This record gives sequence, C-alpha cells and structure tokens, in this order.
Amino acid sequence: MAANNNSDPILDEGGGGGVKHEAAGEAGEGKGGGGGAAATQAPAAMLPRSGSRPQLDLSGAAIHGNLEDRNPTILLPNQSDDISHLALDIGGSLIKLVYFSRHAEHSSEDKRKLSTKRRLGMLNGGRRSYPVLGGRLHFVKFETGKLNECLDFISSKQLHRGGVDSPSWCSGAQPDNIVIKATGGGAFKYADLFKERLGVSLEKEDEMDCLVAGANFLLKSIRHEAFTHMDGQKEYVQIDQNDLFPFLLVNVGSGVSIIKVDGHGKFQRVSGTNVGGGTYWGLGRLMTKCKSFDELLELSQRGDNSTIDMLVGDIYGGLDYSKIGLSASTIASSFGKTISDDKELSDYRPEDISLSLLRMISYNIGQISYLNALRYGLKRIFFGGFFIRGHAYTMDTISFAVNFWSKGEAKAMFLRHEGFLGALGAFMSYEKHGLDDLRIHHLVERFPMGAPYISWMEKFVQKGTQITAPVPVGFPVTTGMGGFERPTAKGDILRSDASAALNVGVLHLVPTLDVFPLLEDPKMYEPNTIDLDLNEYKYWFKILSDHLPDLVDKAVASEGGTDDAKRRGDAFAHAFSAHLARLMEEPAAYGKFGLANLLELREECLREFQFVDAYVSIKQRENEASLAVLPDLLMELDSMNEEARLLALIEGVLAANIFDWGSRACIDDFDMFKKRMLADKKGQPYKRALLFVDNSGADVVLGMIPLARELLRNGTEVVLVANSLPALNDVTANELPGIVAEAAKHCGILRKAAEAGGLIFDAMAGIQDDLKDEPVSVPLMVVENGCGSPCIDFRQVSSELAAAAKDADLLILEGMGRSLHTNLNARFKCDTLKLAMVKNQRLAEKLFNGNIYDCICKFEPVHLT
Ligand SMILES: Nc1ncnc2c1ncn2[C@@H]1O[C@H](COP(=O)(O)OP(=O)(O)OP(=O)(O)O)[C@@H](O)[C@H]1O
Ligand SMILES: CC(C)(CO)[C@@H](O)C(=O)NCCC(=O)O
Ligand SMILES: [Mn+2]
Repeated sequence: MAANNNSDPILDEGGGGGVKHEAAGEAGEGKGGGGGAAATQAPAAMLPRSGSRPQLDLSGAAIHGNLEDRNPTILLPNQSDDISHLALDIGGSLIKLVYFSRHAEHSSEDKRKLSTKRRLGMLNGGRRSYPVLGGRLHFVKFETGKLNECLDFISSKQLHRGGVDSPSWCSGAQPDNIVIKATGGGAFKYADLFKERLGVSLEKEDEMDCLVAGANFLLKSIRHEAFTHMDGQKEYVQIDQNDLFPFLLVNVGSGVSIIKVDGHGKFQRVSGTNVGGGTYWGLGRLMTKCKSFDELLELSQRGDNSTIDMLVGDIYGGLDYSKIGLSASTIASSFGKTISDDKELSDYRPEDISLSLLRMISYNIGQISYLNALRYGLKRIFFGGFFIRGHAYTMDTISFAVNFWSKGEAKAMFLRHEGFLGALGAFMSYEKHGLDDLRIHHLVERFPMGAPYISWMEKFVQKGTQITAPVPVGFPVTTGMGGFERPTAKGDILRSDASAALNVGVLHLVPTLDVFPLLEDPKMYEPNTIDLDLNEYKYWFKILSDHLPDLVDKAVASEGGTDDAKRRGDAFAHAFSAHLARLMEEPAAYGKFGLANLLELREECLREFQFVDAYVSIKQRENEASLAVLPDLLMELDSMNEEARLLALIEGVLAANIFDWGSRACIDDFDMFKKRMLADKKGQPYKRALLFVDNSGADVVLGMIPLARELLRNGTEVVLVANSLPALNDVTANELPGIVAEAAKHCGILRKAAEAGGLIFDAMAGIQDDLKDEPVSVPLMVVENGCGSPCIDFRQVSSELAAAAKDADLLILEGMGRSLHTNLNARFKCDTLKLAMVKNQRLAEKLFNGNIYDCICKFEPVHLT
C-alpha cells in the first residue's frame, strides 16, 4: 500500500512513515446548501404589496450552483414571487428584529449533478434557470431608547426594501407601499416614526399571538431550544411534539405576561405581573448608577444579599424556623435589613443591591408562575423574555422557586431564543410564509461572528485593544431559601452585543436537507459517539488551539498569501479563538454541542472569512501523486486471487499494512465481510453500495476507488458520497468526477462504470478503447452528502444522497470523522461496513481500550442486528 501523506495535520497525533493519516478527529457537520460566508449580508428582495404576502414555495428546492462556492445556495425553482423578510417586536425596553436574507446567484446545474439526478429519478419535468436562493434568519436587538440606531440599521441594510444589493429581478419596489409586520407596544407608539424615517407602514400583530406563535415554532423546529437550568447545570430537553401542550409560557420582558398555551393559536393570557425585567433594571439603575443592564447583572455576580435582605435567621436569632420548613438562611424579607440600619444608600455595596434585587424579582416571578401553573394543572413552564438574558443565576433562581413551591412537580424550562419569541411570531405571521412547513432537519443554526467583525476588529486593533474573550466572573456569595444555601450557578458570561453571541445563531433554512432514509431509528440517532464532557472539551480545545496557527498559514496560502488574505486569516484566528473561549466557559452556549459541531464550527468560521478551501493545493498535489502510482497498484491487485485482493483492498483503505506497524485491529469483522462478499459470486451481489469517502490523495485514490472498482466488478452499483463543501483535506463531490476520470484512464472497469454513471462525458476521447465488446457496466456515481465538515450527521443530508440511498443495500463509512467520531454506534437498515484507523491515542483507549493506529473494520450485516 502506498504511502499517504495527505494527513490531516490538524488533528493527527501520530504520523509519518508510510502510514496513511486520515483526517483524524476532525468532525463537524457542515450542512451544505446554507453554508458559506455568513459574514456577507445577503441580498434579499421584497416587493412591496399592501395585502397578503406571497408564500415561499419550497417545492423542488435544491442546493444549487458551484458546490465550492462561498455561498452555496438553495434553488427554489418554484419560488416565483418575493418573500417578506423583516419583522419587529418593539417592547418597552428592547426592540427585537428578525429578518430573512437570501443570496441571488445565477449558475447552472453541472452535468454530473444533472445526470446523477436523472439516474436517481430526481428529475421530473423540465426545468429552467431560476434565480438561486439561500435563506437565513437573523436575530438582532436594540434598546428601545435607541430607536434611531435600529432605524439606521434597517436603513443601512435596506431591510425594509429587500436588502442591499437587491438583484435586478427583484427591483421595482414601490417605497411608499412597504408594509412591515410589527408587534409589541412600539408598533403602535412608533408607527408614525417608521413612516417618517423609512417610509414604511407597520402592520400590527397582536403581541400575545406572536409570543405563542414564536414559542411554538421554536419548540417544534429547533432541536436544542428548551433547557432546564438547576444548580448551575444546563440540560437540553427533548421536546416530544405529541406531548407538548398544554404548557405555561411566561414572558419576562419589561413586564411579565403569563400565558396558558393549549395548541397552535390556542391560548389564554391568564395572568401577568408588573414586577419584571423593567423593575430590576429600573430600580437597579437608580440604586447602583449602573450604565447598562449587563453591568448591573454582572455586579450581582459579586454580590452578597445577606447585607440587605432580612433572613429568617436575622429574625429568629440565627435559628431555622423548621416547623414551617424555613432555614435560617432563607430570605424572610427582601431588602428588609435596610430598615433597621442607620445607613444611606451609598453605604451599601452596589453588588449586594443588585443581587438582592435580582433574587427578589426572580423568586417572585418563579412563584407567581408556579401558582398559575397550579391553577391550571400545568407541569411545564417555559420562560422567555430578555430579562432571563441566558444568565445562569437568574435561571437557577427561577427554577429553584418553581421547584421549591411545586415540591418538584412543575418544571421550569428556558428557551435559547428567549427574547425573540414575539419578533419570530410576527415574522411567522406574514401570510403563509412557508416557515411553518419547514421541518427540524431543514434548519441549520450557525454561529458567525457577524459581518462587521473584521471592521470592528480593526477598530479594536487600532485602539490597541484585543478582542476580548468573555470575562469569567466568580460565584456570587448569597444566602438562599429553604436549602438553597449557596446557589452553584457559575458566574455567567455577559458579552457585549457587539460580539454577536446572545447564544443565538443565524438560522439557515435549507429545504433540500433530508433525514437519511436508511437510518434504523432516526428518533434515537445521535451522531456523536462521545459526549463532550468538560474534560473532553478541554482536550479538544487544546488540540484545536494548538493547530490554529498552522491552519491559518494554510488558509492564507490558499488565498495567495495576499495582505487581504493575511488580514482575514488574522480575523479568522481571533474569531475562532473567541468561539473556543466562549464554549470553554459555557459548553452548552450554542445548544448541545458535540465534537461534530465543534469541528464544523471551525470550517464554517473559515468560510465566514472567505477561505473557500484552505487545503486546495495540498489536495491537488496529493491527488496527482496518488494517481501516478495507481496503475501499479491496480496491476498488483489484479494479480491476486479474490480473497487476497479483498484483504489487500480493505487494508489499503485502512492505510498500509497494519501488521507492519505492529498495530492490531481492535474491531475486526473482515472475515464476516469477506464471507458476504464472496457469496456475491454465487449470485447475490449487493445491488448498490454507498461509499462515504474521506480524504483526498491516497485515501480516495488508492483506497476507496480500488474498493469501488472491486464492487463494480462484482456487479454492484457504486455511489461515491463526498462532502458538498471542503473541510480540511476531505475530497469534495465536485472534485471527485475529475479524480475518477483520471483514474479511469488506467482502468476499463472504472471507465465503463464512470461513463454509465455520467461521470465521464467526452473527457475520454482519444483513450484507447480496450473494452469495446464488454457489456454495459453498472454505474459509478458521485453524490454530495450535504455537509461541509469532516463528520456526518445523518439527520441532515442532501436530498441527492437521500435519493441514492433508496436502493442501497451496503454502506461503507470510511475515516475517523464519519465512522468513529460520529456514527460508530449508528445503526442502519442495510449492511454497513465501518472502516477507520484510530489516529488518536486517547480515543483508541477510550473506545476500544486500544492504541493509536489500531484499526476498525466493523461489519454490521442487517440480518444480525
Ligand atoms: N441590553 C439590555 N438593555 C435593557 N434591558 C435588557 C437588556 N438585556 C436584557 N434586558 C432585560 O430585558 C428586559 C426586556 O425584555 P424584553 O425585550 O423581552 O421585553 P420588552 O419587549 O422590551 O418589554 P415588554 O414586552 O414588557 O414591552 C429589560 O427590562 C431588562 O430587564
Ligand atoms: C403590557 C405588556 C403586555 C407589554 O409587553 C407587558 O409589559 C406586561 O405583560 N406587563 C404586565 C402587566 C400585568 O400586570 O399584567
Ligand atoms: Mn415584549
């Protein structure tokens, strides 16, 4: 087996010698289609109209355009009309914006895709060239007091008339006719101002309708939306769609609305309280002179409320009042201690004041919520509104109150999009938007640093300031209520809004994604093999940080090493480091994050800074080197008997002769696989095999392609499944046809099959035809997987792959990313072979009690499972 140097230098621990390094450890789940430079503001279009809004027609949608494009986009062939794209929730304290952006690019289907689709029966009827659309939902907020900033933002992005760079096909807006959906009191209060400043009319939507619609959408469509927060522990809750209603929705904005929700559009506002977020911020500002809400909240983290609150112990001479279940440390009376002291406001620490206030208001809200839940026999209470602010201590306090008063019967849950419920609901209210019809697998959330990142980073640099990673803050010293002696909520990180976060990403709407139809149990499927606990996180953060300089060098080189590329490389490094720091502080900040997500984040971050393909030249070099030795390999293979050849092929895929390396196979089902394969000969070959390929170079050329050739020789159709977008040195679906065509120059079997599969058109002209008389071959095809990461999440794959899977009876997953980090434990409805060399000592020990360079050859025939 030939040497392979196309290692993933990023994560491989060991290496060198003749061992093939495959992309070790790099995972992630780039979902194609929507991916790309989220930094760029997508042009969107809006044709003004007075009455109802047109529907976003997603039928027949497809990922479209050059797969290697920065902004792979979605084709909505039947989307003939325009879509609305901005909605507002103007509250007493904050303005929330939800807006849709899309890209307009024109490109045509390439031949490979068209012929594959034809073969997979995906083309029905003729098609013509349409504008290419990709859609994203963005979430932004402003202080209501700074309404002008909000108007400037809308105006600078031209959100009210379709976005900057509106393509020509959507021009023709009649500015005086533009209508924007808005909810919250400000929709009434500021309607004239919007008309005056932006020339738009606000179409008012009921606030409660919107809150409920937003909450219902999030609970239905976002996988990691709701979570519990108790004793500093955040845990995402799997929402069962069939068992969602009824629930209590408590929106803690300036004031608090308490809504009993019975279904979609079925609800009743059952209560409310005027003691809410405005109360905390208002009183806190008066009493502490804080300049911002976040400053006030941060103060609380260093506070000790026992200097201000009157505790049961203060009244009972240090004793508990155990008869009624109150410990000495329970707050008997918020702020009660200040009555007896001969002190002025200035004698109290602002930190202590802030904490007392926060606890008073949070407990009160928790208690009132519980009472309302009790009133209607509800067990689940979802809390939204920006008072929550993703703040651990606030959530712990509310949860404590709910748990305490309900004696564990009721559960407090929080929503990651907490403050955006109303705005989302207003967005949904555009008549028949289509958003309702999107399913969970159509949505991919990404966490770009935002377009202005480079510019504001440069501002920081000019000022000699580093981009600050979030500042961790310590535990507040507090006393508690009934056993809540010392809340364990970790000091939470409060980030300035400039650094985007809010724990809310950009929601990519990718209607072309599908659940992989061969998953045995999609509901139970979990792509990540290992849960990232804090230790795992630390380990991966170190690896990723250590390799960052090397990656940046490669990325910059891939873009010609220009000054601009260097600048972007720098920005990328800053941004990715900031992500790592953020996640290190709060691993669940972006939802439940596995290794796959972490590694995808890195790829997405590269794309955000317009690094299209950091490994492009490395991949090319390795492909060429491998193709040069392919003829010799094929000759050698052909001189073997079938049994020996199969072993050589599998070993080839697993990279080199494992015995030479003193390695062993920690899972070795080769004999079982061989038995099945040789039985093929007796008339039952696999009908169609999907080969999930990994790296460029030797991995694909000398490993997977020869294996594909063997299957083809046996009469099995082969579909090579490759990434939609580049990730490290992984081969992409766009690159594969060229590689296969080169390989086919040396091999008639490959050539016939590639021709049959539409991979070779006229590239083969002039090649001597030595197989003229052979029968037409089974096809060799290439499909994209919908991902731009080294891992694969089978809940969200391209529709092309889903279609190819329909007739498949063999899956071969290759490489650590796709068969170890993810999917090692995944079960499929057909025979599956998982092949990987474990190039990570820690993983080898953890998963198999093995060693680095051990191999897995895991065969899971379906009749045995
Ligand atoms: N940056 C911020 N500035 C001001 N308040 C903030 C900020 N971040 C969080 N908050 C808190 O969030 C509250 C506002 O939450 P939210 O935006 O959900 O309500 P609202 O819509 O403005 O109010 P209402 O619905 O009662 O009209 C504030 O009162 C404050 O407690
Ligand atoms: C008035 C609203 C609905 C405006 O969002 C909100 O601030 C609120 O619910 N306040 C509480 C009012 C009450 O006491 O029910
Ligand atoms: Mn509100």
